[in-house]
Amino acid sequence: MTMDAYIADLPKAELHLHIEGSLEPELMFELARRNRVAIPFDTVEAVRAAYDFSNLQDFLDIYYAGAEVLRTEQDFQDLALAYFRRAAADRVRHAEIFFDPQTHTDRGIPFQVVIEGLTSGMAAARTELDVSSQLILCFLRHLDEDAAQATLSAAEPWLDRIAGVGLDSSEVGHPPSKFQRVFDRAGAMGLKRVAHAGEEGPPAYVWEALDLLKIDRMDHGNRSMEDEALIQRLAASGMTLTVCPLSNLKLCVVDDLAKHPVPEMLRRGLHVTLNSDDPAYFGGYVNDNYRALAAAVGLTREQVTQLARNSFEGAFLSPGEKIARLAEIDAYAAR
Ligand SMILES: Nc1ncnc2[nH]cnc12
Ligand SMILES: [Zn+2]
Repeated sequence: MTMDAYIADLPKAELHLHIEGSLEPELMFELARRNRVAIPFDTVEAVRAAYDFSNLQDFLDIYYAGAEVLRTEQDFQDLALAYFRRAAADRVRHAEIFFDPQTHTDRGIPFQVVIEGLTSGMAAARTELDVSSQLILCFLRHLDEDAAQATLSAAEPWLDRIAGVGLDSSEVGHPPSKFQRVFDRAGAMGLKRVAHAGEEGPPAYVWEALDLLKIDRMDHGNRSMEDEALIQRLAASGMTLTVCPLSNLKLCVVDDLAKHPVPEMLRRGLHVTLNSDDPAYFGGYVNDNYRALAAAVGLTREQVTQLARNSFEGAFLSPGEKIARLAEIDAYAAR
């Protein structure tokens, strides 16, 4: 069996996926028509041609503009279900999806509309596709601490539908320390904590995410590899890293996939997982990330299997659910 064929049906979890980043141009046009929202493009091809980024901020500007078409509960449900259908085709068995409530509430869409729509899509994924999922509420780090606190308060009536909080958007200039108090509060509410760190920001931001935000999992973490003590800390603590190879390439975090840090991370004993981040914008879903990285750096079948195992080990699943999903991998690898 070829590596691509092996990856295609390998059971896996996706742990770093921004649901707004799964908005394909076709659905963007459909929602624009349905909601009578003007978009600054004439064709789906023109949208895709605009997805040429030289850094994170370049991408974020166009990504927040794209989210303008999302207005109703039905829109959020359609968005989520479209992602889960595509993920199920990549043999994703479980997904932990980020959403950015401030992107929507700041333009007048009630928190309730967003969460009801997304959780309807998640319920349909469970019954129609046998894909389980959880929701992670991300604070936009370019906004201030008070706005994050208000967002956490808005989420309080729906805490039973939210597994954790995260931190995303423009990293440099917005260190984790800015959000220490709101992460403390989220922890006291029983929520898991994750944060984007070391995507563009320095290793000092990764230390802050660990020591000040007390994260349970780290998103990206690429620049941790510049700091030997940090590598040792991450390895010794068994921290899961949700790494996104095609995102890193599109946002110029790496200039060549062949130089991606995943092989070195694995060699150093880090618990790496592969994920798509914003698949509609970066040209690939999770299996595209596995395939592209495997081809570029020459991953072995054992390494690919390890990456999939790490995705279930690092998920916010119960021990019983992890055992069941890991057994699916073992059965698949032994065929
Ligand atoms: N890769 C990323 N980094 C930071 N914020 C994001 N929001 C969506 N994708 C992101
Ligand atoms: Zn991300």
